[in-house]
Amino acid sequence: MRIHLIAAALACGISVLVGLPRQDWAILLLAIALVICAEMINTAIEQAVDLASPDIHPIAKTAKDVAAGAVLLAAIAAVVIGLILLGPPLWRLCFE
Ligand SMILES: Nc1ncnc2c1ncn2[C@@H]1O[C@H](COP(=O)(O)OP(=O)(O)OP(=O)(O)O)[C@@H](O)[C@H]1O
Repeated sequence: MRIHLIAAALACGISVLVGLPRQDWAILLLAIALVICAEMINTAIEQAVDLASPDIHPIAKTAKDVAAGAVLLAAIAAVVIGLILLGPPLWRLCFE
């Protein structure tokens, strides 16, 4: 969660720097919210699984792995969205 928040703060800082348009801000904030929501749901599932099944169990493993996979998918999507929105203006700012 700490890493996600640092990445989100970095993306917001760059967005301010490059003067990101309003619609792009909305997409960026949705992507950030998606990752944070996925991380919160993952934590909730981990805690619930540990409470319900403290011992090793294949179903507990599946539940935790699927929840962690959801976070990974959301994080990859957020990185791609960040690159699409911030890549070109950042490139112009640095090299043109
Ligand atoms: N009760 C269990 N039974 C079987 N496998 C488990 C169980 N608990 C955890 N595991 C396996 O061990 C891995 C690590 O479990 P852990 O609870 O540390 O989750 P994590 O994804 O590393 O959590 P965190 O987000 O805190 O880093 C899980 O992804 C799962 O594959």
